[in-house]
Amino acid sequence: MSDLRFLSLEKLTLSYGKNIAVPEMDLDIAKGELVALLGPSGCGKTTTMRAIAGLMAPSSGSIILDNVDITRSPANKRPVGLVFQSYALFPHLNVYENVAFGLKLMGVRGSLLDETVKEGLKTVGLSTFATRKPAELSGGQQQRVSLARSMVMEPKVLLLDEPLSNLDARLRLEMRNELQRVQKESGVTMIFVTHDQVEALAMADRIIVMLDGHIEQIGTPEDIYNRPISDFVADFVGFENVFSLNDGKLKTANGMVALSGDIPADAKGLAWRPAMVTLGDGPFEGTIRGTSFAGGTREYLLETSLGQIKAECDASLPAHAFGATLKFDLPVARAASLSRVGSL
Ligand SMILES: Nc1ncnc2c1ncn2[C@@H]1O[C@H](COP(=O)(O)OP(=O)(O)OP(=O)(O)O)[C@@H](O)[C@H]1O
Repeated sequence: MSDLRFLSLEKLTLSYGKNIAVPEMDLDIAKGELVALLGPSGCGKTTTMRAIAGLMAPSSGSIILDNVDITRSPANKRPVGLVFQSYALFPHLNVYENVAFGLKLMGVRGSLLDETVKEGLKTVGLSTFATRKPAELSGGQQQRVSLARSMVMEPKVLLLDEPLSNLDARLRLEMRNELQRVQKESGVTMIFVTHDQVEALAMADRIIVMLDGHIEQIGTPEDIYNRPISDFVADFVGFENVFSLNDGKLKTANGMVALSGDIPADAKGLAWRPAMVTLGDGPFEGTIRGTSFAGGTREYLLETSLGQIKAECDASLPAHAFGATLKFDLPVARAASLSRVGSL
């Protein structure tokens, strides 16, 4: 075993009756990694987590954790923790008792129990909240209790299913940092599910992008953000102008269009973020059909012979009027080169 294959899914197939939700997934997760499972609704994120947690039996394949085959181990015998989006705290128990609950079930008693619970509360910054009931806590604090409750069990892997989705925007940012801090300080291997690319990019060491039950791309946030390999990933992470290539030409709504610049030989498509489109100059022309101001930038929706193009420029530049015509370019040198297209 190497620490790079601390958790391995080997040809894991997960089905609901006759419907295969995840076919033959292979995945290796390293010890101490913070990994995001990212993808749209229905792509199989929760199903994968449930299988790792032991809440559903795979139809075939194996799950290996720290050199032990846990494929058929019952959920309560797996060294795997689970934090849900609904915090699932016991309302009648206070914070201390909620965190102590699982430890007590394991037979931990006395000063060891007390020290472990206090340490868990300290880890998530809730030492002074021990005697409060869940109803007397904010959503973020309840999520921290839920995290502490899992962490004190010292799981080898901690799974978090949409951990931040019930929190408002400000708390979500706070909890992002908090989760990252707890993960880095404890070194526990964590996998969290999200459909929010910003959250995945901000928190994860590595992102697994899923689509229709399979892994579309695995990479660091930088890889995924800057070097999406497919039209689906490009679109998902904000490349709003995505095109297939045919014979080195862009396939557009109005036929094939040649671009100047060297297109990589193996590229099957090209994609540009709005900010990568050159505005005010270039061989193409578009009519402004929408503008939106986003603080530092202003985005234009252009109707063009290539179809709709989204372009962005510095908001400090004078605004162009709705209906005005603008020249633009799609510079090949700035585009992300896609090695797979067809999923959009
Ligand atoms: N209990 C179930 N019975 C039958 N099919 C299911 C069941 N749960 C999920 N599925 C199907 O399995 C596939 C994967 O679902 P899953 O819940 O894993 O997706 P997800 O990526 O977690 O989505 P979401 O972000 O909406 O939670 C979907 O096609 C879904 O319809």
